[in-house]
Amino acid sequence: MSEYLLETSGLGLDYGAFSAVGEVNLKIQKGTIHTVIGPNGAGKTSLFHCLTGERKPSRGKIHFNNENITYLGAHKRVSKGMARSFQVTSLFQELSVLENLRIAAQGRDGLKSLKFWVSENKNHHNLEKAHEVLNKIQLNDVSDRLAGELSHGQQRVLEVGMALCGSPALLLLDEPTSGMGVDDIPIMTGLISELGKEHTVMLIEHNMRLVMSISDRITVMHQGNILVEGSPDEIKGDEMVKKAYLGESGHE
Ligand SMILES: Nc1ncnc2c1ncn2[C@@H]1O[C@H](COP(=O)(O)OP(=O)(O)OP(=O)(O)O)[C@@H](O)[C@H]1O
Repeated sequence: MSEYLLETSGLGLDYGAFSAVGEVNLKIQKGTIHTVIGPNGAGKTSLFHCLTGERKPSRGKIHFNNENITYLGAHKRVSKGMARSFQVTSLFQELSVLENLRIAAQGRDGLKSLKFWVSENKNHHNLEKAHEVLNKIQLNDVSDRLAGELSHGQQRVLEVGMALCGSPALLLLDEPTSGMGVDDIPIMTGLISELGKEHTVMLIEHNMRLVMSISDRITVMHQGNILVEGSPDEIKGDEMVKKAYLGESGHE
C-alpha cells in the first residue's frame, strides 16, 4: 500500500507535436496541501487536466488510493473521491448560495441527482451537508443571496464550497485566487488552510504569498517537467527556481 493518495509515473501530455507535460512523477501525500507552481506555460494546467480526467494523458499512469485511474472518466474520478473546484461560470447565478450548495450535495448521488423527486430523507441529508459547508466557507451571512449577486471573491469561495459538498478525499484547486481582489485573497488563504486540516489538497497557484504560507510541499514545474520539489523554505532559496522565474513578472 502506498502512503501517497495520488501518484503519477511518467505522466505526459502532448498537443500534437508539442509536449506540454513531459514525464511527470508526482506524489501527493495524504493530509497535505501540495502546491504546483511554475512560470507561465510550464504545463501546470495541462497536468491538472490529466489528473481530473478532462484530458487523456499521452503517456504514463495515475494512481489514486492505490487504484490505477489513468483511463477513468472525470465523473468516475469524482465518485472515487476526487473533486475539483467549479468555475464561476458553473454556479447557478439565479439560485441562492444555499441552493447552489444543496444541488452540489445532491450531485454526490451521480445521475440519480437529476431526478427532481428526491426523497424527503435524501433532501434533508443534502440540506444538512449544504449547511455544514456553508459554515466552513463562512458565507452564512449571504446564504439567501443569489449567487450572481455575490462579489467575485465570494463566488470563488462558493465554488470551493461546491467541491467540498462531495466530501472529497482529494480537493483539486486550479488558481483559486485568479481574478480575486487583494482584499479577498486572505479569505481564500484562510479557507484553503482550514480545508487542509481535513482534506488532502492539490493546488495550482501563482500568488506566492499564499503558496508559501499554506503549502506543506511545493512542486515546481518548468517546461513540462518537475524542476524541483520541497518545503516552502527549500523552494524559496532554490537557485534553479529563481532562474526559471527570471523574466516572469506580474506575479507576487
Ligand atoms: N489546447 C492546447 N493546444 C495546444 N497547446 C496548448 C493547449 N493548451 C495549452 N497549450 C500549451 O501548452 C503549454 C502548457 O500550458 P499550460 O496551460 O498547461 O501551462 P500553465 O503552466 O498552466 O500556464 P499558466 O500558468 O500560464 O496557466 C503552453 O505552452 C501552452 O501554450
